[in-house]
Amino acid sequence: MNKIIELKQVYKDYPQAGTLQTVLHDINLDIFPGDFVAIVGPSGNGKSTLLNLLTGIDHPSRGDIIVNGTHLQNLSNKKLTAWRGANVGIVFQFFQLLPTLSLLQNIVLPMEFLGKLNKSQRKERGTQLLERVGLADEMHRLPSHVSGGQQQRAAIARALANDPPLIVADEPTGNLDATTAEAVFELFAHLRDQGKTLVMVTHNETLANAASCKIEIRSGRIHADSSPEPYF
Ligand SMILES: Nc1ncnc2c1ncn2[C@@H]1O[C@H](COP(=O)(O)OP(=O)(O)OP(=O)(O)O)[C@@H](O)[C@H]1O
Repeated sequence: MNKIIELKQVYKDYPQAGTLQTVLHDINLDIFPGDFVAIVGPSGNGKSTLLNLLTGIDHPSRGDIIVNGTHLQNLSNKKLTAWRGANVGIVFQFFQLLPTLSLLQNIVLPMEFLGKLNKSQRKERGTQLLERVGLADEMHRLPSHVSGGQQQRAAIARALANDPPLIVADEPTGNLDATTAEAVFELFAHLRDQGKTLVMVTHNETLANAASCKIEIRSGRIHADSSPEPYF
């Protein structure tokens, strides 16, 4: 089966205190379409760095990263931004919705950047996505006027705006209480059932165990014997 994410001998160094610190060492990783991968491990061990590399937000110091058939190292920053908009939906711990825009306007924005739908199509799709995550009644509210769980559901709708095959989430339930976290996680599981590939950093052991595969990062290395298998 074709891989949706392939990392080959990936290293990441950061300058720290006048030297280069290697925070990811020789990462080799294959993720298949439909996988639901949880990335776990202690704080400061390289999980977010790994996510940032496979979304092209950051660049590896060495090694190859191929996502959905594209070698990310071949793209300029401008092309990477456009590529990301079409191929990856990103969900953050602190939601990162634009505070002056309504939930619906937040969801419509990535569609505007992609430029494939006209205004009424964007509005219709945004409305449908917000309905899908249970926010039909809140769509015209500002992020600050809804709860954290509702903001995160809106952020998931935003990640789906351009129908990307891959959803990447960095501790998406880290700022939510246990019940709300479970509801948000259910939403991710549902997306996996619809054929999306999900890669999620989480500190929540229960949620990680519910993913189809768990990868543990320790001291910048893949620790456990936990290579993802094709889901379907
Ligand atoms: N832009 C940067 N410049 C320098 N060092 C960085 C940078 N980003 C991350 N680091 C360092 O890289 C290491 C790994 O950080 P990373 O954020 O990937 O860890 P993490 O496992 O996601 O941690 P947490 O669970 O606390 O979010 C840390 O030592 C961190 O200080």
